Amino acid sequence: MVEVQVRDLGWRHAGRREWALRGLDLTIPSGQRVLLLGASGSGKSTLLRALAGLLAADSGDGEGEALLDGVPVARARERVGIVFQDPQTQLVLSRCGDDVAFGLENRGVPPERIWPQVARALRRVGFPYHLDHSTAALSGGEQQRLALAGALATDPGLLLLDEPTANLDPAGAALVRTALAEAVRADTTVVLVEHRIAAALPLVDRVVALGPGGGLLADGPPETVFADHGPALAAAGVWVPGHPLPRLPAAGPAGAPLLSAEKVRYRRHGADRDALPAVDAVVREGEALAVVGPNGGGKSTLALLLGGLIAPTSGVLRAAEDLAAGLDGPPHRWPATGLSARIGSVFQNPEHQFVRANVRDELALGPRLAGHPREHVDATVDDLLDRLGLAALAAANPFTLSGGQARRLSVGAALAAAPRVLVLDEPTFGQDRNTWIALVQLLAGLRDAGAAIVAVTHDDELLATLADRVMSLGGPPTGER
Ligand SMILES: Nc1ncnc2c1ncn2[C@@H]1O[C@H](COP(=O)(O)OP(=O)(O)OP(=O)(O)O)[C@@H](O)[C@H]1O
Ligand SMILES: Nc1ncnc2c1ncn2[C@@H]1O[C@H](COP(=O)(O)OP(=O)(O)OP(=O)(O)O)[C@@H](O)[C@H]1O
Repeated sequence: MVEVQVRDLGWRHAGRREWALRGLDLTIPSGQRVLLLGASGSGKSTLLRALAGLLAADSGDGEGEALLDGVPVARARERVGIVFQDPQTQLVLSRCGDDVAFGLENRGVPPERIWPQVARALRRVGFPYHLDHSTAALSGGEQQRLALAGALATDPGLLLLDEPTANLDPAGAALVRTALAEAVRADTTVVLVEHRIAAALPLVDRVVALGPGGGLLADGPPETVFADHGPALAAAGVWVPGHPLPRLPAAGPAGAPLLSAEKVRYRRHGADRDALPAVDAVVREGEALAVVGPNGGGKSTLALLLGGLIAPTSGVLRAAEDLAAGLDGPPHRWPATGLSARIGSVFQNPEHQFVRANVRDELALGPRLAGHPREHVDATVDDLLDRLGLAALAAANPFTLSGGQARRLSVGAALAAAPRVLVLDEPTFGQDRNTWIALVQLLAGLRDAGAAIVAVTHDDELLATLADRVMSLGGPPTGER
């Protein structure tokens, strides 16, 4: 039971000229379920952090107030459960069970009630491992399930979910929806951020959309908000139901193989099972290959192998002679500059690959290292800033970007050096409709110019729009608990 009151709320992150939120007024009655929409960078995550009392005074300028049942949020934090857009940032303890128990211990729940509640929360999200399993040994989707279990376990009065299904396989996404529909108490107030709204709409009573400038663009029941504000929402980048995506021209026939994996298998040192069981894969010129499958199935591991970033435990990965062009051995033996000029990689977690202090330098790094002339580097970077909607953020620190902005930067940085192979782990994560279209058109253009694209994805629209071939990896381990 929590009523949320937001009064004239404003927030400007330190180092930014623009306000992420400004003049926001919003009352959410106790038990209401709100779907929070808005373009990438419109302030959705900032608002969730404000409601969780997590915007520290020294990290920006604030205006107005946010109250939970009349109490300033900073004094009501124990009533809030939050799942961040990047769940890795909220897993704090080394064992999965302890991590879920942490919030209960903080709230003074008696020990005899803690472990049954932990076990129930883990079951609700379909978590496949034992309580002792290491939090450092989880795939992205497994991390997301664990973070959600941590939030559900405390039975919060206000539940804040930032794209909780974006990294989940369809079974995991369905479990989350069931948890919202059935397992969360009827009087729990919920604010849910999702870009893909079709599956979320039946779960919510109200839709609130943030607009440019940090205020409200639309607010109302799901049945009327799209009818009343459809064109304005679509123009702002919201995925409005029934607005078809532009069709891409059909791809030409695939060309010669650039990478061939034969029975590549990967097992971490000391692990008792393979992260990737032996698989064959061929990556061809002018073709977009999508890699799909359940959480923990080995997709990110395959991406790291194809990207030459780890060596297979057994099996071989061969590069075509003209791709290797003067470099010896398999890709994981190539020097870093030679590798990134030939095979560009985007990790599941974009922060893991940022190495420069601002967005412009991050985009310029690859083409500079590849020895491209300065004018060419500048022109490439300007074009990417523009196409990826990052021009206004050219001087920003990559680590301060919103989830969707960071994802676009990581894709831009990987393709700036014009590699012939691009291996992308969840390239469309966190994108609004407009930025999604820009990103997919950019990738399709590269594919049509002869590049090979490998995309690990849970995004059905990406499969339907870009994939020329689909590779499905098997299931994660089950039955450990
Ligand atoms: N720590 C930070 N420091 C500086 N600026 C920030 C910080 N966090 C977010 N911003 C900026 O504030 C704005 C709003 O970001 P926020 O993460 O709230 O957007 P969002 O709507 O959740 O976006 P997305 O859909 O891409 O995740 C963006 O322009 C972002 O770059
Ligand atoms: N750092 C790690 N240490 C140990 N095991 C790991 C690590 N990262 C992943 N794993 C395990 O390796 C297996 C494959 O993980 P991977 O990340 O490749 O799966 P995925 O198909 O990409 O999953 P998701 O869809 O959830 O991102 C999983 O069982 C996972 O738990």
